[in-house]
Amino acid sequence: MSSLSLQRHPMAATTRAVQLLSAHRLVVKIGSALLVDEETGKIRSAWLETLIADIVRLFERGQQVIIVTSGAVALGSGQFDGLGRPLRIEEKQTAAAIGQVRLMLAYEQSLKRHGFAVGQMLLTSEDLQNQHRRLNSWSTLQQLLKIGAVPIINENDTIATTEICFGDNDQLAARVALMVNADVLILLSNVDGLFTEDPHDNPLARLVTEVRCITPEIEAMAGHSHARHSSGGMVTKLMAARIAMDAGCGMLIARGNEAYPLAAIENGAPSTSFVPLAKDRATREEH
Ligand SMILES: Nc1ncnc2c1ncn2[C@@H]1O[C@H](COP(=O)(O)OP(=O)(O)O)[C@@H](O)[C@H]1O
Ligand SMILES: N[C@@H](CCC(=O)OP(=O)(O)O)C(=O)O
Repeated sequence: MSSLSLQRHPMAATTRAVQLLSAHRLVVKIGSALLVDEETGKIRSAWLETLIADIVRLFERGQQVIIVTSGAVALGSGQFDGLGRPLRIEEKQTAAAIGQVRLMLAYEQSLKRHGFAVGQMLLTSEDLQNQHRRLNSWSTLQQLLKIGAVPIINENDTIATTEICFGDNDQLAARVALMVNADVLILLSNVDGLFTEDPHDNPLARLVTEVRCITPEIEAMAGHSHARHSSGGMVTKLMAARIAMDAGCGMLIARGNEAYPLAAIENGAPSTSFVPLAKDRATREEH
């Protein structure tokens, strides 16, 4: 059987809808480009309201959603306007320190309107690879879910460095999905999914609807990001997919720009599905 599928057929969309509807625990990662208007550097609050409405709907039907969000650097980088060059790492970290406050305020205000509290967790990939720190994080996260608060995770940008993958919330989200034993990881981005080439470079590129194995052919499709404040492009999304698939967790990449992005998936919007290696959930790491 081929490791990838390029055809679009109604069954694929139905399978994704079922995957989302039947998941008990979901990790949803939101990229900077969705949250922050590149022109103004401000939160896209009208869009955020629709995402939160989607998430609240999932909680109300008994599902658990853990949010992994980017956007801190984009929201804080206005402090460095006028430099005329890309920000250095310590400037990005400073921007993140300022932007993280704005980011959480926006989530808090929106979720509060629906009666939900928010719990902020700032983590690094390194934290999640260390058993002791991972167990502490998992314990906090479980408590948040238990009391009905929505866990919102971002990378701890002010302490992360290039060596520990500064600016890679895709892989962080995959490690969070493992930690919480998620049924599905959804990466909401500004494209429908993985294309045969970057669709911004080649409008004729075709959407890959399903990936069963990350082969060199698949890896060769993935390019970097063009967006000002996004970081990894498809390269880090494939790294995340590898982590998730190996652990038996399904992953979707879908477009999130439009209103109600999770409802769109349920209604059959296009996406790329990364099929996990068949693994009994019981064999996945239990905490
Ligand atoms: N093969 C590909 N298929 C789809 N997008 C690609 C591909 N290669 C590179 N990209 C780029 O990856 C971008 C999405 O990644 P990124 O900008 O990091 O978003 P996010 O902020 O959601 O993490 C797309 O906008 C696109 O320009
Ligand atoms: N932690 C950073 C985001 C890094 C990142 O992975 O960005 P993105 O490629 O937009 O998901 C921030 O909050 O700005």
